[in-house]
Amino acid sequence: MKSHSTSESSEAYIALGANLGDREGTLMEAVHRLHKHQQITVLRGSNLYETEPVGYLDQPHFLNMVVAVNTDLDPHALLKVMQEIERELGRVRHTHWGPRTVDLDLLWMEGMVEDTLDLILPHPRMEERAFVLIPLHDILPSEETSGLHSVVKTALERLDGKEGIQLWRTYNWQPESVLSES
Ligand SMILES: Nc1ncnc2c1ncn2[C@@H]1O[C@H](COP(=O)(O)OP(=O)(O)OP(=O)(O)O)[C@@H](O)[C@H]1O
Ligand SMILES: Nc1nc2c(c(=O)[nH]1)N=C(CO)CN2
Repeated sequence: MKSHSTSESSEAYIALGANLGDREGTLMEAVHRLHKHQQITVLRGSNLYETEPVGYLDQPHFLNMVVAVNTDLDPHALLKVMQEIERELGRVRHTHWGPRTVDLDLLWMEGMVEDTLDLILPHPRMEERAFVLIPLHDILPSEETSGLHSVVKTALERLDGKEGIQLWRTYNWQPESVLSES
């Protein structure tokens, strides 16, 4: 049983990206590890998209996805868990915005605004990245509860289009199947 109760917990959105090795396997393992954490429940997972690299162009295509989680961790503690998962999965990265085994970015967390050296929330580059907005849009709740809907909708309208973003695999998060494997 997870220890957190819904009254104290917050919803958060995490973007995942990988462009080295077994990209799909690594993303699935990262989602699995988030969900296995005692204080994190993965609620929803987006489809997987194959995306052209943004920023540093001379690198392989990425697979990108976004998950929604529920957690009673504070944002800094959640980021630490995410960075631990990156390390465990052997993140290799030599170039800023360059290739990596797996990258986890904390996009947004209910009611949280942060501007510290190690954490900025909402994620400062989220609104300009189609590889984040398109999977994020997949898993927004159908009703606007938080303001995130309008941020994502406005940002998607501002984008030039969905070039460079291809649906790679439809994905339906099944927590039971993950739990029964562990
Ligand atoms: N919302 C956030 N999510 C993840 N990391 C963040 C966030 N805000 C600040 N950081 C800090 O950013 C630092 C660099 O992160 P990282 O190496 O993943 O950057 P990057 O993936 O190369 O680029 P980008 O930040 O543009 O995605 C991390 O050490 C982390 O402390
Ligand atoms: N398509 C794509 N491009 C990127 C990505 C990413 O996840 N997908 N991550 C980056 C640094 O966070 C830089 N560029």
